[in-house]
Parts: sequence; C-alpha cells; structure tokens
Amino acid sequence: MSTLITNIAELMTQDLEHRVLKDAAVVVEGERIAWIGSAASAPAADDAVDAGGRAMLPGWVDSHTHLLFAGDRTAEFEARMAGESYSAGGIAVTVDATRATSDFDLTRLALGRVAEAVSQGTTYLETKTGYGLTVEEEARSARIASTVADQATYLGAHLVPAGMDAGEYTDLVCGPMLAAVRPFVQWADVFCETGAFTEEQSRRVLAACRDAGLGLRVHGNQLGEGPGVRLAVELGAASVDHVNHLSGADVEALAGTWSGWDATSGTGERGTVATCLPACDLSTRQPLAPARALLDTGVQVALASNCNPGTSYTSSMAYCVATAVLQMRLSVHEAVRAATYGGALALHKDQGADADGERAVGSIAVGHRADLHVLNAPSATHLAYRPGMPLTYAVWRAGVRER
Ligand SMILES: N=CN[C@@H](CCC(=O)O)C(=O)O
Ligand SMILES: [Zn+2]
Repeated sequence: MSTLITNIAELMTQDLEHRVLKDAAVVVEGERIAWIGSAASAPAADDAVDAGGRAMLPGWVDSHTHLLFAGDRTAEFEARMAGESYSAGGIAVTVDATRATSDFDLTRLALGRVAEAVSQGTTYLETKTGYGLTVEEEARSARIASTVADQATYLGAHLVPAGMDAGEYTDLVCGPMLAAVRPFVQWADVFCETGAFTEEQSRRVLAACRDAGLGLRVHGNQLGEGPGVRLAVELGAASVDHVNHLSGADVEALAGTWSGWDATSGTGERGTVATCLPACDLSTRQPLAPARALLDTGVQVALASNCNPGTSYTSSMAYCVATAVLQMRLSVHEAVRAATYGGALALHKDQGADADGERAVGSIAVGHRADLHVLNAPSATHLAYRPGMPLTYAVWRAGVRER
C-alpha cells in the first residue's frame, strides 16, 4: 500500500543536505518513505492525499521525557511562580503518588501523554523511569516505559529516597535495581546536581550502567555550574541534558567530542549532544540554555520537552521550537533541526535505511521511517511567527496516519 502526499508548499527535510523543497511531494510505502521530490514529477501511488499547499517537516523526536508518573505538582508550581526556587526534593511528591497507582492506571496515564504528544506532531519519543526508586517500582516503570515509548531510560539515580543513606542507595542503583530494569531499557541517566547525586555517585552509576551495556545520558548543569557536562564528556554519554549553566570549558569540551564527526555525511565518531529543554527553563525560571553559543562552537544540539510534573508539564515541541527561535536566537531551520534530527542524533536513531533493517527518524529521506508532520501553514516559519497556535494538521507515524 502506497500513499502519494502532494501539493506540499514547503518540504523541510532536515536530511544531511539540509534540503528545503518547494512544491514537493512524498510517497509513503508501508512504514517507510519511498520517494521525495517535485510534485510535478511524482510517481503514481495506490492512494493520494492533497496537502493543500501546507508545509511538511519530520515528526518531532522528543528525546527527553518523564511520562511514567501519577499526580501533579500544581502547588509547587504556584509557589515557584510566587518566588520560590526549584529543588530536586519535589520529586518525592511524585514518587509517593506514582507508587500508589496501579499498573493499569500508570500505563493509561502514560499512554494518554503519548497520545497528547503525537496529536501535536511528536512521532518518536524516549521516556524515563525515576519516580519509583525501589527495585520493584523502578522495574515496573521500566517495563511500562518499554511498552509506551520508542526508547526507555533507567533513571533510578533521580533522588535519594527519604530515610536512605546516599551511598547505600547508590549501591542499590548500581546493583539489584540495574539488574531488574536491564531487560526493558536502552539507556541510563543520572540527575547529577546539588540535592540529587554527587559527581562521585553519578560516575559510579554511569560506569555500572555502561558495563551492563546501556548507553549513557546525564541530567547536568541545570541549577548551577557543576560536574554534569564534564562527566558526560569523560564517559562518552550520548547526551547531556539541561545545560543551562555552562563554563567556557564546558562548551569547549562538548565541541571537542564532535571533532571526529563529519556532519555532511553523518559519519565518524559521535560526540555528546547538548539537549536544551526550554519549556523546563521557563517553568523553573532558569536562564535559557546557551543553544546559540553551542551551535556556533560546533556542538550538536537537540531540543526536547522534558515533559514531567515538576519542571515542565508540557509535551509541546512546537512551544520549544518557538522559544528557541524567539528567545534563544536559533533560526527556524536550526530550531526545527534540533527538535527532529538533533533528537534522533541524541537517541542514535539518525541512521538506517532499508538495507540494515533499522530506519532513521528525524529526517525525511528515502528509506527512513515515514514520520511526517504537516502544519496548517505554508511554511515552518509559522511555528515562531504564530507561537501558541495549534498548527499540527496531519501526522504520519511509521507510515500510519495518526491525525
Ligand atoms: N531534573 C531532574 N528531573 C526532572 C524533574 C523531575 C521533577 O521535578 O519531578 C527534570 O529533568 O527537570
Ligand atoms: Zn529530565
């Protein structure tokens, strides 16, 4: 079964050549993109969809979410808006609510959040554990995460539970808890920040998880300058996320990780993606991450929602893109790239087409997964020009029309 989507006013491919085609068409065959080019030379297909002169871009790749939770933290948000500052301790409120929720309800809540994201153009997403914090609860979250998201991350090192010794809890995270979650996750993450995990504890967790075969990610430099970026670079993490407070040395270190990468062919030695979370920055009144400086220094950047009940209760990638353009000084093309290809790079899903059985996401090219987002607008510029407007018109996820 093939579908020709034609009359696309602007096709922002976010492929390696950064092509933006006018008056374009795309053919979807099963789960893959089979053809792209000018509408005038499009081949025939079983079915046809008229995009009506709208813009198409890759579906958003949300590479950082925390969707496995119950309850909300409205009171904490209100206190913050009244002047209190964010601290890691709020996580415990969500842990209590999550533990008190059945498997069925936790799954239903997470699926509802995924559906919300997909309806706004997200077609590939990662989610994390981290609101369980016991062996059984983290294993449960990891199991459910693996069924609701495309990729799952183990974040047992989110907060030391009340009444536990930090060293003993770190042992648990590196030992029995890791063994229990291992079948369900691809990645491990650690909240390396004052009030959460120290540099030494974070290094221990990351090393144990790496030895268990997991890829690494780090929550770092969110609330102040600290060891997060250094640790991510030292251990070869795929991404370091938040990155609000960076020293010049942090930026240089991140740029250095990309010195062996050839961005024009998408080959070479991968570095550590800097994942900026602007919705979280606004909701916690932190300075926006220096995405402009990171890009200018040669760092690969991703934008993600960080959807969670404490610091960023939104899955709107369009909101992140609008903020990146209006306030972080990215061009529309750069912001959309960070929210699509950048996320794929951070999740190691930027490559693969037909031959190897893997399908790249985050860019529109033949053989890639057919994850497509049509805007109710003639160009992607409208994402920033009309911020806050519901611009998602149609969504294909792995070739299936979702909206
Ligand atoms: N920073 C650590 N973890 C989450 C927040 C978790 C929470 O406050 O519930 C984040 O990415 O912002
Ligand atoms: Zn997070």
